[in-house]
Amino acid sequence: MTEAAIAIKNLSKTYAPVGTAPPKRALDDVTFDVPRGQIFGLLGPNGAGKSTLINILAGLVNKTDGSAAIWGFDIDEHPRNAKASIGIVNQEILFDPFFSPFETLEIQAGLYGVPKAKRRTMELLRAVHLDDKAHAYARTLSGGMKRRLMVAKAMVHSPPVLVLDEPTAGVDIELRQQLWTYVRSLNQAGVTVVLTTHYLEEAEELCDRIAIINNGRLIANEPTRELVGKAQEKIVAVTVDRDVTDIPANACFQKIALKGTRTLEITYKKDRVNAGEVLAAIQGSGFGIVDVSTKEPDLEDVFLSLTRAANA
Ligand SMILES: Nc1ncnc2c1ncn2[C@@H]1O[C@H](COP(=O)(O)OP(=O)(O)OP(=O)(O)O)[C@@H](O)[C@H]1O
Repeated sequence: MTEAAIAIKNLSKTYAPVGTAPPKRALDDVTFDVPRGQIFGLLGPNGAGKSTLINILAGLVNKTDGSAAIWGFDIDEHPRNAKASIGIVNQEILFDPFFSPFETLEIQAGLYGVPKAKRRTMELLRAVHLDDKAHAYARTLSGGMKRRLMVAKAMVHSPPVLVLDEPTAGVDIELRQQLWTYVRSLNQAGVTVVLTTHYLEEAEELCDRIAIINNGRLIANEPTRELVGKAQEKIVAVTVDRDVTDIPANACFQKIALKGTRTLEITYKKDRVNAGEVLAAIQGSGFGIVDVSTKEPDLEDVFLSLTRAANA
């Protein structure tokens, strides 16, 4: 079996009490693997523990319990090799505003001990569309440019694993697309990518596999398609041939709501009934059907139902 890109086992973190606040169990016995070669989504509501997990991998936060290995290197036993195997783009934008993007990458390469002959500074700047800004002060870059510079900075030592913590927060749609195109090309070139994002649509589109953390606990870890396939509720919107004064009821409807005067929005459980039965029930109530549209469940539906169930 190929070794995982990242192997996390029984990982826990309890933050010490701050002032009068009690200790915080930010990660609670989390175990999962990130397979090599994948784009892996680490999702969860605010405060779920994603950044804590990433910061443990980065060596910025000390775990309380459990173990983590990056590219086969345990972070305690082989911290240098583990660190050399991962590039991390944090939520905060961190670099010296007086250095140019070119200098920023050169300094970072120096920190990682990348010999001059092996540096890829201009290649990286071209990849993130910053080659024309190579010698401008970093402080003159726009927010989106700074974020792309952070990605290039994380890649100077050519790590096999790249972790992106909310890389597109506050980045406009076009730049987001450019960033994802670059991330995809890195992945195609063999880099394993782990990303956290609040844009579930992007996660659904990009990620091969998704893990969901809620309140420090792992509540899902599956291939994206299987996870989305778990959504049991479907919605069908039916426009009928006259104004609805009495909303029809039927055992096969999970929920029914009137939108406007003639459109009924029916939620049903796809494992119990099918759309044909729902439509027959509407016709059975004496309505003619003028138009029908259905909405496929997406990652957002699954995410909400899983996190709600975990919180219940
Ligand atoms: N240094 C710290 N001391 C005490 N508690 C902390 C510390 N850092 C984080 N926490 C708490 O640990 C929990 C997990 O935080 P974390 O930042 O890992 O969540 P997150 O999933 O990354 O959230 P977000 O999506 O908002 O970035 C939160 O309740 C947070 O308040």
